[in-house]
Amino acid sequence: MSSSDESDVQEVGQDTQNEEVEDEGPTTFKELGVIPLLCEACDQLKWKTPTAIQKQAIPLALQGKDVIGLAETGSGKTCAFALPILQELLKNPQRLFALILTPTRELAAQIGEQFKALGNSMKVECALIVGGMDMVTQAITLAKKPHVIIATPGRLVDHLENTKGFNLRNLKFLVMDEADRILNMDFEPEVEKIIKNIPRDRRTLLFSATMTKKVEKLQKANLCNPVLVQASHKYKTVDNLMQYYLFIPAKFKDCYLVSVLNELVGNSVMVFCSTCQGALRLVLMLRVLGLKGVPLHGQMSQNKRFGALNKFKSKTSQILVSTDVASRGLDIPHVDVVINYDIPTHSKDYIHRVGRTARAGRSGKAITFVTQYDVELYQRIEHLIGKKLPLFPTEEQEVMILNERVGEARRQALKEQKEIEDKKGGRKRKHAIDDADDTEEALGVKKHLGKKGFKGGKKRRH
Ligand SMILES: Nc1ncnc2c1ncn2[C@@H]1O[C@H](COP(=O)(O)OP(=O)(O)OP(=O)(O)O)[C@@H](O)[C@H]1O
Repeated sequence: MSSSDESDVQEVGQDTQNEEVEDEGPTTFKELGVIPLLCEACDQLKWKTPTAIQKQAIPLALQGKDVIGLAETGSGKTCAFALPILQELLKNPQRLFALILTPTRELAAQIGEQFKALGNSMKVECALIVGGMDMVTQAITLAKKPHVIIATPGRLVDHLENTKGFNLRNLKFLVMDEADRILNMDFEPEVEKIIKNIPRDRRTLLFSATMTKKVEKLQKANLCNPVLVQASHKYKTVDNLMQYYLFIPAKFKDCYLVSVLNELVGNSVMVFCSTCQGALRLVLMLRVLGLKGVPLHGQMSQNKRFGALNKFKSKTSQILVSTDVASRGLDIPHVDVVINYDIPTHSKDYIHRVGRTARAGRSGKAITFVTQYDVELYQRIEHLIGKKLPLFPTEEQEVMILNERVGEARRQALKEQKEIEDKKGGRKRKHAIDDADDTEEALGVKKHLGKKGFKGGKKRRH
């Protein structure tokens, strides 16, 4: 979706009100109208002051308004919708009270954790209804009628259509987190079905760091006199994020990646690729070179996806190589650096990807590889974020010294990738990729590590 194909979000519906936000001094959650029980929960999470988006959105949601919340990555949007929902739930206890739609399974799990943390003392029951997990187990969970459902759209529709006795006819709250993504064409049929299956008389909250400006798309969410709150200038990346680009010939991308990662040893790094195969190839190549990473992409089984993410979260692995499945919403505070190995095709994805670092006031760094083929896409990104980025400093001669070694590792990785796929033979290629994801043993990588371990380079702290 290019920025040019959209009208302005502030034009949404004649009745949309626009709350321009000034972040005015310290306010407490209590001053926002949050009840003591939930203020205590915030206190336990060490949240002393509400963030700008929380200051704006929480009172409006508590007044019963539909809200469109637009605020930069890592600014606490989850709490901005979770607190009003929990407070209303406490006031009017009811099963199947709220539905949170998110585009990815990992994000759903993370939101579930935040609901549990905030609603711990009120014993809120949450259910995670996401693809890649057992339908029957989920049906049993739904039969117990949880208070809050956090779902990916496809799997929820599956249950609405096939799980006997399950319906959302009394739902009170609908949230679309990463709303522009949910309202995107990819989820169109699912969202249509969901909207048809929930009451018109409900409250709707849309949140994202980037919002669709298309009136028709927003109308799909069926909002009622929504108030738009913007806690920062549109599409602003956070101030404490240092952003760079690196202009390099496409054929030396791997070489530069290895060089940059060597400099970053000791940091937690997310590397973004455009394809599942690409992500796997990079992980295999990096492992040959002694740089241990885990992949995360849509062709892995859900258990392996969660497994890879947990390894990265627990710092067992310091490099996560992923597709855009990890670009939105994931809150991993210790991410120091984001590398766009492949430039994002949709410029808004840039904002979400680099937003995986420099969260909640921390600092971070983002480096975007730009090849001779990516110049136009890169210019669109600069236009969207409204600034020109500096060049990431590298020593070309030093990088090129790695070329031969990296080329050998790349060949080895491609061979292993092919071997894995061939070995699986009759099985679908998709599963072959899945099986290969994060099991070092299966890859025969350890032997390469032993023989040709390749680490070192200067340490650059961030
Ligand atoms: N009031 C607060 N004070 C301090 N930290 C907070 C506060 N509210 C939320 N946080 C923390 O900020 C981090 C980011 O929050 P969250 O994941 O909700 O961001 P987000 O705005 O949804 O980001 P994204 O656009 O990337 O999805 C989390 O670790 C959360 O615990």
